[in-house]
Amino acid sequence: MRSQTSAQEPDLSQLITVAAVTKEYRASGGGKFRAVDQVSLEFSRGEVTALLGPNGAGKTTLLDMILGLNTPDSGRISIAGSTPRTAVQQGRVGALLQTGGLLPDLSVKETVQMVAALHRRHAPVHEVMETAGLTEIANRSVAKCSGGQQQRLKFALALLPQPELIILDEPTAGMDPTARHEFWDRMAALATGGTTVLFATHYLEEAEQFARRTVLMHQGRIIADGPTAQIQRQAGAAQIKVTWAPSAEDLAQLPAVRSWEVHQSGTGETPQITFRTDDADTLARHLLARTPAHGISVRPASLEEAFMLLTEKQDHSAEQEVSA
Ligand SMILES: Nc1ncnc2c1ncn2[C@@H]1O[C@H](COP(=O)(O)OP(=O)(O)OP(=O)(O)O)[C@@H](O)[C@H]1O
Repeated sequence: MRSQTSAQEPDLSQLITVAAVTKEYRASGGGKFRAVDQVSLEFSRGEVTALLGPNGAGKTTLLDMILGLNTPDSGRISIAGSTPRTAVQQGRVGALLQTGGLLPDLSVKETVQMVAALHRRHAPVHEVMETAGLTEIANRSVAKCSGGQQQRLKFALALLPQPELIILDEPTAGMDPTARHEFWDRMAALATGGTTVLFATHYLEEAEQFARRTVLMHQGRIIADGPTAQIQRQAGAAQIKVTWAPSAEDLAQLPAVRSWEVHQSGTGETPQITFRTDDADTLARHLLARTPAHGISVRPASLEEAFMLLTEKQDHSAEQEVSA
């Protein structure tokens, strides 16, 4: 995991440095709730990173702090050696956020022109409209745009300052699969041109297809960070289903099993067993070669299961650290 835990001089080879950042909110019961917990991350120039995590993981809170919209309670964030606010004012950062409305009565083009007028320097309006795929709907009123078209419009606004860093919070929300695909094609072209991209998503597929690096967040903490393919292997949880009636001794000898569930369909029938494993290859090989188990099927874990597995590992190692 790339991390930095001590306060140091800014490292200018890194575009973004997040050092031991914590953010708490007031909980409804009166206490405090830690939405981001001691997060340390560094992002290099030109890197494309997916910030992946379930609802409430703290992704938006972290992105908002990187954008200077929210201030950490402790820790430090810098963008190219400046504070987030300064970097945003300098036009180094563009953002497409979940929040932030558009004016419904303006047309698509009028919206881009209006926001362009707010920037001291900006990309040509027709260019960002083309990049965001808005040329065809330039005269449509914002009120008549679909959710996906509005996202594209917000994307165009984010591109106006010609930022070196672009931050996207669930950018494809409300888009159908075709629009999603087109959106990522456009983003890939930007990244190829050297723009640093950091995006939050719930979708493992988006991380897999687009980001070289994935940061997995859960309950305010970073639980995995690395090349996306490696994270997937690390989260390589799977379920293996077989028909088999093992003895307790058979079960004790199985490798890489985390848990199992027996499904007895009828009296006298061989039961079906579902195993949860984090090494499906090893377990499947053992079941086929050394046991009479048959009718084997392997299903990759859902994203939630992968999260659970990684979280359990994290909790387990934390417990070991405490007891050591
Ligand atoms: N202004 C706020 N006041 C109180 N609690 C908040 C506030 N903003 C966020 N939270 C809480 O902090 C936690 C993290 O929220 P955050 O929006 O950062 O997560 P997220 O990973 O972006 O979730 P989602 O994927 O649903 O957008 C959640 O439990 C949320 O309810």
